[in-house]
Amino acid sequence: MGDRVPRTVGGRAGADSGPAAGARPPVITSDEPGSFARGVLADRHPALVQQVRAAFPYGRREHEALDALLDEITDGAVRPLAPEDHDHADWAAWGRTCFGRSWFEVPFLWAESYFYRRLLGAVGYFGSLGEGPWRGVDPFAPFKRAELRGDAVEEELRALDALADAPAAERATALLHASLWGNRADLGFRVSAPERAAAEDVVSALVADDSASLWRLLPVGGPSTVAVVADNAGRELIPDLVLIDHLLAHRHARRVVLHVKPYPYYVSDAMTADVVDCLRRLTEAPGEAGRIGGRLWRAMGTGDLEVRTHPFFCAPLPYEEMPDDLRGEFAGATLTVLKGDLNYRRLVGDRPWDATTPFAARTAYFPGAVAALRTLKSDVVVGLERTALDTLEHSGAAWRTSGTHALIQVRA
Ligand SMILES: O=P(O)(O)OC[C@@]1(O)O[C@H](CO)[C@@H](O)[C@@H]1O
Repeated sequence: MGDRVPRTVGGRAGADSGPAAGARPPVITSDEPGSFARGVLADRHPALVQQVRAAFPYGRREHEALDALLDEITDGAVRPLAPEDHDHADWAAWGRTCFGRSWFEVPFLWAESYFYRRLLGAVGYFGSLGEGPWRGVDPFAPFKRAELRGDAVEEELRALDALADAPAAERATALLHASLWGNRADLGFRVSAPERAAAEDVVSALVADDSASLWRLLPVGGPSTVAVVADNAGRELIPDLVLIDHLLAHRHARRVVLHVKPYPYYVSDAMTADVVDCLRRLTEAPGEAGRIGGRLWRAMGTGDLEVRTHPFFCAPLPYEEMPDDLRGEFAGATLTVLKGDLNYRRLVGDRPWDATTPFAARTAYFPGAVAALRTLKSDVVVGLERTALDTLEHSGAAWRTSGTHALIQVRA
């Protein structure tokens, strides 16, 4: 995959070199008992292996590979890819400091990313030597499909009818919030924490809200191109697409580029096939949802909406290390909107920052204006006011990881 993805930075995944490394706290690892990161590796990943195994009539070879992966991620040391794997050279560089060590000791973000790569390998997603019956079969597709057909999506689509005649500003705010909170519907998040998923009933709160700056960057009738870096398919991508339709239809953007993953990742992350499934779901719906679907379908045809992908989106690296072609892409956008928790961790760096570190300082390297829309599902957060932080810390709630809180942060 990776001539366009930096390889030379592999060492940094495990070390702390690089520009302005001096003042940075160390990257998060998963070795601290009771930590969020440890729970993901110790509970979520093994549970996911079993869910994927149960979702397909895999053959003996795939079952054996899944058994081996399960052993490795629970008790073993991180093993490299086979030399014949198409992306062996990339991962050899990125994992230089990680192979042979415990999965729990290496950087959390690297371990998660590599786990998904290995899971795909175990179920034959990349085929062997370009062949193989399971090549290209998304192991997470059954979960994504079930969600798209579920009652929650049905209800959310129906709710669009009530919004159709709302004043533009009210509609804009509602759709921005729908896209933001759609990020809570993350299937990976539900694998080992159904009680957290039930937190949907909990009163939710924004810990930072720069939405006024976001709209200021996109005046009606301007020549804006908006890049949206998608996160999850289904219940998140549908409101993302509805928001994109609003940006185009109300002339906040002349063009939108939607960036998706090149292969299945973090369970429910969106790929091109998921965009197509969501567009179909919209176009087949009655009322306003169907009209939105029709407009988006046509926008794809005219180029007003374009879907793109890049290998970097599945690389275990922070955005600070993005390759030049992607940097150029984002530099050409009026605003880049990064959806979700993982994109946030990659944007600000997967480190236990002081939460009052300014968002603008952490994202100063980003080529152009950037907005993060994210529900909080991991420990990393920056850009909070001291008083807000103190209130959250004193609340006793798991506000950083439970998905009950969210943020809209913008660096113009
Ligand atoms: O990027 P997303 O879909 O919002 O969240 C990804 C996520 O579920 O995965 C990680 C744990 O596996 C956490 O960072 C986060 O909770």
